[in-house]
Amino acid sequence: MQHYSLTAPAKINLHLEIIGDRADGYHELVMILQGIGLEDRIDLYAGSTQAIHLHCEHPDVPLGPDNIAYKAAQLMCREYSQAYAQYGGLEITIDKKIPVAAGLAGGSTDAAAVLVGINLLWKLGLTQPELQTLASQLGSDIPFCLEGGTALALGRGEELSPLQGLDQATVILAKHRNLFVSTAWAYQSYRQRFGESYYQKPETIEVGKKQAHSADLVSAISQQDYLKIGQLLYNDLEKVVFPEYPKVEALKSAFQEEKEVLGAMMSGSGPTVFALCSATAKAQDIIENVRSKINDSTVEFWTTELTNRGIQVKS
Ligand SMILES: C[C@](O)(CO)[C@H](O)COP(=O)(O)OP(=O)(O)OC[C@H]1O[C@@H](n2ccc(N)nc2=O)[C@H](O)[C@@H]1O
Ligand SMILES: Nc1ncnc2c1ncn2[C@@H]1O[C@H](COP(=O)(O)OP(=O)(O)OP(=O)(O)O)[C@@H](O)[C@H]1O
Repeated sequence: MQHYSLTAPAKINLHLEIIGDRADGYHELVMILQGIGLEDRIDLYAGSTQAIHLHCEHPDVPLGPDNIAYKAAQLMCREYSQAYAQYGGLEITIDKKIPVAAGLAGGSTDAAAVLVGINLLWKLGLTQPELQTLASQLGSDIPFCLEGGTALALGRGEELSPLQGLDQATVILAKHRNLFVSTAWAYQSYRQRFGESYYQKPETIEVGKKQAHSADLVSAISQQDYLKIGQLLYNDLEKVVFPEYPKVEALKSAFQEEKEVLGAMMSGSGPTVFALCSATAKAQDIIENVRSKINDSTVEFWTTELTNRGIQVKS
């Protein structure tokens, strides 16, 4: 049976700024997205039946059409129905290592890997821009997940400009085990509370075609100045998630007190908090200090690194 095995990295948001609402109900964003070393593994087989089957042992991951990776496979079957008929159905296995509903684009990166894998499995020869068009129909984070690395993302998050890659830093992730934040809720709450100030933000500097104050961070990235990058981390969604979930803010503060932490921030719509540290930092010591300060046994930690790797085909 034809088979491809791929790895799919998670992302963090070094910058997430909401600059307006859009006619399609989404929000106009200026983001800087960054791939990290924590990865899911996706196995894809051309099956013998005319159906899509998805397997995953993680209890919080849906196995049917609610799974975004399943939706990616459905889209490919619709768009390339001849190849689908020729190669038969699809067996998809997800080995889930990325925390679920955590603001780390876990589902989005699985979906990106499925697009890449089916392109190979069915020998479609789709180019990266063609895959990008499919990805942006499925979700706002999926185009970035297809590319990986470091990128400025505008529009809904799908208008990407690559930035100089960052791979010389350790990242510690921390998340309360039973805490999940809905992305739709976070954006909706932001609109209700801050919508009127969208176009009145101070310190605006031109970035590409849009106005935003991420320019200093873009320049720190081009200079590979990790100290400055740590100081310039920014996320508008903290303004709605922190008041609702104060323990997420407490986690961020605990990291910020650590001498070896360059900066700490909530990723995406949360609730994961990440701490950026130098590549030589003693991550385990930082984790132990934070663990004892917050004294909450439901907090889980992961240590990883910034990476330029996107979706990779392993076999
Ligand atoms: C929070 C982030 O992860 C940061 O990278 C993304 O902005 C969200 O990316 P995503 O989960 O791929 O988002 P989608 O699946 O496209 O949308 C989920 C929900 O988030 C809201 N949403 C998302 C992106 C955007 N630019 N504006 C929005 O308002 C919408 O309510 C949408 O219903
Ligand atoms: N392949 C998948 N992996 C994980 N969750 C999935 C997947 N497909 C669908 N889901 C569902 O989507 C919800 C969001 O999960 P996901 O891990 O993608 O969130 P996220 O990391 O916050 O996403 P983002 O950062 O893109 O907003 C979960 O509650 C889960 O039930």
